[in-house]
Amino acid sequence: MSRVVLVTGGAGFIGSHTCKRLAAAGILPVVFDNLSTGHRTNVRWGPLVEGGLEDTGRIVEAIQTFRPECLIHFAASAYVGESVEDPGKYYRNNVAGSVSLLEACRQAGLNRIVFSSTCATYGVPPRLPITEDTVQLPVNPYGRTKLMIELMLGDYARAYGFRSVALRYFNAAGADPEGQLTERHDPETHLIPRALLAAAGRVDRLDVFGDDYATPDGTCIRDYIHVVDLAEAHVAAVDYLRDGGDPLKANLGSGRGTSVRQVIDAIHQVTRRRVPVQLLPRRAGDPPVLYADTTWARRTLGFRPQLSDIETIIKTAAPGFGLEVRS
Ligand SMILES: O=c1ccn([C@@H]2O[C@H](COP(=O)(O)OP(=O)(O)O[C@H]3OC[C@@H](O)[C@H](O)[C@H]3O)[C@@H](O)[C@H]2O)c(=O)[nH]1
Repeated sequence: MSRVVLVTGGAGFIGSHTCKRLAAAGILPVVFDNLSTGHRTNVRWGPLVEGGLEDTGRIVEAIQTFRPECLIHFAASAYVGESVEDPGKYYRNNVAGSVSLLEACRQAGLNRIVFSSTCATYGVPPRLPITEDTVQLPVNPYGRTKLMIELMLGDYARAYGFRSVALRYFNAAGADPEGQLTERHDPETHLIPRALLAAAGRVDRLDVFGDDYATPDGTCIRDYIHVVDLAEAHVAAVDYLRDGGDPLKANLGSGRGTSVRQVIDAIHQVTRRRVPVQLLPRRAGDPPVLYADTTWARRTLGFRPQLSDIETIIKTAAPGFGLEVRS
């Protein structure tokens, strides 16, 4: 393979799925990961360089050895709740870590970057669906750190000629349909894996955070996007930068909203297992409804989600939790 991409956080959930798609597109993914939350067994499509974002020497050496055309930067702390309790960890790992990484890239002459951003940078949006020009007012430290890195990339573009694509993911879910990769977070806090754990009897029940929202069934609405559709968008972003594309910010979602209750119902449909639930009060900081307008990603990256209907998301995720797919 003559094309190479350096992938920080390539041992994690979205990073590893992206490495698989990069390899399928003929691009060698070189993973740079400190394995603090990622898994060594997720690194299957290229070499692993073990290190942290602050290990400037190791990053420079990896760039000089492998000569990547682009960096994809996933490595980050990514729990909203933890970011409220321990913001220092988030500013250190995400913001300071990214400054260090960008400086290493500058030193080694790598200036194309695809960055893992998030819909959490929008906070509670004033209108729906969310377009890229929606005001970014994050409501938690996690979202603020991601917004700061987006802003940093803009400054690095102006001053040093960096070219970047910031991909703002909505709710990543699902798993590799071929079963080579699964979602493995510890602790697991996200809705779909928590609900599947409950359906499989591995946790007692799913806590549902509020059913008194102003939505049709009272539960929160989110835009679930299949991790393989996200992975394809990263490959498209690498090509976009290779072809001279201008700096870009793009939403990646399905463009559809699904409520917590609809997720629970879909799990029952697909697995014939009931999700035992316990109704709790609202979780602090949860916006009632979030879903993306993805027109811009379509136009610039040719983004066309193929697997992001809720049944397919659950069908691909369920086996990783020991559940059979029955419909
Ligand atoms: O156990 C749970 C978990 C989640 N939920 C609800 O399910 C919905 C989705 O919650 P998740 O925790 O899966 O995800 P969030 O919508 O909070 O997204 C967050 O986490 C993933 C990040 O990448 C996003 O950027 C961030 O905003 C919310 O409405 C939440 O209240 C439950 O009812 N019970």
